Amino acid sequence: MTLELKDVCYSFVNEKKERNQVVAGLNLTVCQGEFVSMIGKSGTGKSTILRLITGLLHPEKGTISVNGKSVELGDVGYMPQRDLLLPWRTIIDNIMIAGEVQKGLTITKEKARGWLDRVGLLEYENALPKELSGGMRQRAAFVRTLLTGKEILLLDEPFGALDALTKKEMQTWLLSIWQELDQTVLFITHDLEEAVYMSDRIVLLSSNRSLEEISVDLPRPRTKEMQHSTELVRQRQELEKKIAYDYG
Ligand SMILES: Nc1ncnc2c1ncn2[C@@H]1O[C@H](COP(=O)(O)OP(=O)(O)OP(=O)(O)O)[C@@H](O)[C@H]1O
Repeated sequence: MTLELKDVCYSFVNEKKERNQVVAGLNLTVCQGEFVSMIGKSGTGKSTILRLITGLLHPEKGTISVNGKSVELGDVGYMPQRDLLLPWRTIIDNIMIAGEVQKGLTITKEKARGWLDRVGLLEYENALPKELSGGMRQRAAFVRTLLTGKEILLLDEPFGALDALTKKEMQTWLLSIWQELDQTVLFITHDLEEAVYMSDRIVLLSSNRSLEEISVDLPRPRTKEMQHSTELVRQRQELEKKIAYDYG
């Protein structure tokens, strides 16, 4: 599935009717099976772009399409910044929720348990979210997004709140699943090393609403060792220099 944004514009309007143009003439294509990261300082519109793609917000101009068809609410899988697991539901009931709300989607308990097993959470199937660590909750939230069965996944800083070590484990884990399922991923992060390690391409958003695309020059599959490679560090430094203008 290929995701295409053409000349997309979006503004928020406050109570005083002042417009804040957050997205201005955005053009972006994410091809089938590609892993693309969006980076940029806070407020450059990354989360807004994801919400436009989900159909939760509507562009005031331009088009957003999946395989050439205008995108509609429910067409893509979306994992927001906070895990948003329902606190009163067990982990298994949380991850099976798409089967209750999505027309025509059946998620068997067997399938859900199989995924919990794969992410090391099977023994927590009947636990409540509060009984899990941050990393475990993120894994559960990710499985819930996967079980929606969507081929395009939008992930908004999924590892932002995790400690460095857990984060690195989760990165390798996500890459292995992405490789296996051949999904199209648009990923937001503030972590430049993470962006290089995970992505085929990085989209850098600037405060002036312009966009620069950078190809990542690391072979696939990415290995754990690459997380510390000189090549990764070199590419991270190049990115840092590029965004220094916007941060400076
Ligand atoms: N619901 C809203 N109402 C009004 N303004 C909003 C709303 N959501 C976002 N904004 C504004 O839109 C701009 C972009 O916000 P957005 O959350 O998309 O940025 P971001 O790049 O994802 O930031 P961060 O990296 O901090 O998550 C900001 O100026 C923000 O204040």
